[in-house]
Amino acid sequence: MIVTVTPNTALDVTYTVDGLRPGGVHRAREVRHRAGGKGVNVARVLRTLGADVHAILTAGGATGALVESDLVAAGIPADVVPIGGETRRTTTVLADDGSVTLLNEPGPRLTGNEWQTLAAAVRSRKPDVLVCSGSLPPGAGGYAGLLGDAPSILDTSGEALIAGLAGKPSVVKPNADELREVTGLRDPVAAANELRKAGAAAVVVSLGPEGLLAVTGSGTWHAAPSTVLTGNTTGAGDAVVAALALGLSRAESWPDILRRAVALSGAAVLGPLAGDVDLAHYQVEQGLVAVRARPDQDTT
Ligand SMILES: O=P(O)(O)OC[C@@]1(O)O[C@H](CO)[C@@H](O)[C@@H]1O
Repeated sequence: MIVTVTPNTALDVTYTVDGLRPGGVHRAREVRHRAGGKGVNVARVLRTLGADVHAILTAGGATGALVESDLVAAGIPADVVPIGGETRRTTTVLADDGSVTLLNEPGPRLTGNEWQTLAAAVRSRKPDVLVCSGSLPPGAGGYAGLLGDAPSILDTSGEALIAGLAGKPSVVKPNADELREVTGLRDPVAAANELRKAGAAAVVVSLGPEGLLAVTGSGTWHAAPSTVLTGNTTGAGDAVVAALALGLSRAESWPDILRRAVALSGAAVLGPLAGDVDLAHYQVEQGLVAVRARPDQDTT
């Protein structure tokens, strides 16, 4: 079973507007609400693909109740850790010029007991692959304490990413900006190798429309999509993580994992909300993704 962990659950609120102007008044044409947070999105994608997945998340207050009922409606099996605080909301604004703007709340403070309950839930599920995703709310313990012996993927940023490397994740998946921020290095291969030296077995970097770069113990690859897509990019990284989790659970080769990941990422851009994937695109694109070994690999 693939288990996803979302310590900082969110109710994702997605607005569609004609245009976005700082300081302006905006009348939304459409507003949609959905259970979110990165691990929840990963679980939703895996569920759509028919994988054996279980989500573990926190939820509190009226917003937490909305998240829980949305998960039930979507048929996503979950352990929900009740918390005293109110689950956060994150806001995505889709504008007609194609821009995607996010406003993410920090999330409610977790108590020590709440964090321990979350950690106990992770242990008792005995995952075949563990996915730890998203920001940590105030008061949370580190991801390193959740990562065990099972293959694992860590998708977070900043301090949470650096501290999580102590748990020796199988894969970390920063985007290019997050990678530069934590290493101070502009070259993504050099930066990825820094994270490998600090504890990650492999690093998969999202390069946006340019695809994915994977720096692993068995080689370095670049995987490029066949075409650049426009749409809702929120959740595209979570679709990549879903593909990585599936690949690890099936012990697939890196080129196969990357083909699936790039195709699923594009399928997520075409989906209306984070966690949605366009399965028709996914199936066709898998055969079109170009995966090339990079000669400048450094597997030390
Ligand atoms: O604040 P975090 O935890 O980094 O990201 C949260 C978030 O923006 O990420 C998902 C998209 O990847 C959304 O569903 C969610 O609300």
